[in-house]
Amino acid sequence: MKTLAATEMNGKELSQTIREELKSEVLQLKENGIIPHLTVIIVGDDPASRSYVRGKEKASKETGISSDIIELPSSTTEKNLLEKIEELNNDETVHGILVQLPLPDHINEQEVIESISPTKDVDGFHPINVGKMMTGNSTFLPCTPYGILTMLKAYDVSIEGKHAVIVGRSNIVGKPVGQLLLNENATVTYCHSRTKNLTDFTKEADILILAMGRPNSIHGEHVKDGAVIVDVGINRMADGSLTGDADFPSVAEKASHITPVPRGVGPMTITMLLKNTIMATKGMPAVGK
Ligand SMILES: Nc1nc(=O)c2c([nH]1)NC[C@@H]1CN(c3ccc(C(=O)N[C@@H](CCC(=O)O)C(=O)O)cc3)C=[N+]21
Repeated sequence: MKTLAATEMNGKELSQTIREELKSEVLQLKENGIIPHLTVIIVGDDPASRSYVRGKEKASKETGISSDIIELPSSTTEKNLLEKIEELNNDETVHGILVQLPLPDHINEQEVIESISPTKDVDGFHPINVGKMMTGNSTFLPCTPYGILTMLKAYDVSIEGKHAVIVGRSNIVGKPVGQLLLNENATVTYCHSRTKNLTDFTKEADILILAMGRPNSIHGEHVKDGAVIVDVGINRMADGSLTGDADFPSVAEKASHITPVPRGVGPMTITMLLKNTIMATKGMPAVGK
């Protein structure tokens, strides 16, 4: 039997360690009479979205963060949603606001993101916070990219000078994770659905970030020996199981490090949301500074 060459980067375990630290930060805040509070808004009844939102609520509770979920019907108008957000922006007891994406087609997602106060934008999606991230200034970092960076650092993966190849260019994962790796002095290549000869690029990656949402599509023969593989794909299969964008067994034989799905990037995303919520409670970062 072949042994697994790669170190598995276990986001679930690492999350437990970080969440213990966050718990004590929350306790300190509570000793000073401050209760961190996250409000999550979900529009419509997509089962996957509902399940993610429940995960966020459970994790908040376990960390001592108070949270509530505002459930709006899919028929909610954009105006209605914007009014709700305005209320939360003005509510001093609410420190973090997260609007679960995707939103129904009749609602302009960008308008909604821009209506959230940048000081409560724990997703890090507001253009002010995106801009600060781009210029390398301190801000709320988007949770999935921040989780990936935290995981790489925890497992002592060196980033400086490495060739990071990102497959997928969404605003919430691909683009920002490339930017964060660039900020850490990686050389970054973005690939996407129009990239020609994709595997010519994946084979060159020292750090390969898979965020295209195509189950088991990258195989061992498509990656370099010793590469670090971060699998952001969360693909629900017909039998109900979750699988990543990498064909785990064949990729793990060549990689030096790899994240599993589930228990890899997913739990880290939630952990960073908790961290951002605590940061929002502490009143950092100052906007415009
Ligand atoms: N405004 C907004 N912010 C988000 O951060 C956001 C969003 N919208 N929309 C949807 C995506 C998806 N997402 C996940 C978070 C955790 C897991 C996670 O914990 N997954 C577990 C498995 C969970 C299961 O079994 O279903 C794991 O990978 O081990 C997955 C997916 C956050 N998102």
